[in-house]
Amino acid sequence: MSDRILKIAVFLSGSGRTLANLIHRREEFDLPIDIRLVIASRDDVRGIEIARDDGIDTRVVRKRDHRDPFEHSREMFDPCRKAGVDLVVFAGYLNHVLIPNDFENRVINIHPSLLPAFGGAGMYGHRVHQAVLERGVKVTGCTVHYVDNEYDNGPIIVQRSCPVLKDDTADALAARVFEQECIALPEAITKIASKV
Ligand SMILES: Nc1nc2c(c(=O)[nH]1)N[C@@H](CN(C=O)c1ccc(C(=O)N[C@@H](CCC(=O)O)C(=O)O)cc1)CN2
Ligand SMILES: NCC(=O)N[C@@H]1O[C@H](COP(=O)([O-])[O-])[C@@H](O)[C@H]1O
Repeated sequence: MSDRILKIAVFLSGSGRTLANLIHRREEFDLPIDIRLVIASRDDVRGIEIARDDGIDTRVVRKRDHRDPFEHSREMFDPCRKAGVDLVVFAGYLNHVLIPNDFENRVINIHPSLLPAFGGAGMYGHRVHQAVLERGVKVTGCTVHYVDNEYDNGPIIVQRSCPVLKDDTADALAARVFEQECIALPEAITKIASKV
C-alpha cells in the first residue's frame, strides 16, 4: 500500500507490549516504520529494555524533573526534531504533554475504548475496562486518534470493536481489547504512511 517508510518516535510509560507489537509487525509484515527513538516517562519500565534489545536509541524524560509543561514538552520533542521524526506514537504513555505547533497532526495515541466513551483524565489502562464493566456496555474496543492538547480529543483515525462478555473481568476484557489494539495501531500507521 505505502512506499514511504515513516520515521517514528514512541513515547511509553509501561510494559511496552505496544512497542513490541510494532517491532513484530515491522519484522514480519513490513510495517513501513523506522523506529528512531523511544522516550519513556520512567527508567524502570520494560518498554525501555524492549527498545534497547532492538538497538533503538532510548531516553528517559521524567515530567517532575521539569519546571513547567513547556520545558517538559521541549525535552520530549527536541530529540524527535533532531532524529528527523515524521510521526510520534504514544504507546501506553501516561503523562499529559503539550504538543508543539510543528508536531500538530504528527502525534497519535492508542486508547483502549471506543472514544469518545471512557476517555479523558483518569481514564487509562485497567481503569478504562473497569469503567466499561461497571457501566454494563455490551461492545467496547480501541481508538487510534491524533493527539491535541486535550486528553483523548483529536480526530479519530481507526477504531476496532470487540464484545464485552457476561462474567468478564477487567483482565479478560483488557486482553480482548489489546488483540484489537495490535491490529488497529499498525493499520493507522499504514494509513498515515500512505498519505505522506
Ligand atoms: N496532550 C495530550 N497528552 C496525552 C494524551 C492526549 O490525548 N493529549 N493522551 C494520553 C494517553 N491517555 C489515554 O489515551 C491518558 C493517559 C493518562 C491519563 C491520566 O489521567 N493520567 C494521570 C497520571 C497517570 C500516571 O502518571 O500514572 C493524570 O494525569 O493524573 C489520561 C489519559 C497521554 N498524553
Ligand atoms: N489512555 C492510554 C492507555 O490507557 N493506554 C493503554 O495502555 C496499554 C499500554 O500497554 P503497554 O505499556 O504494554 O504497551 C494499552 O492497552 C493502551 O491502550
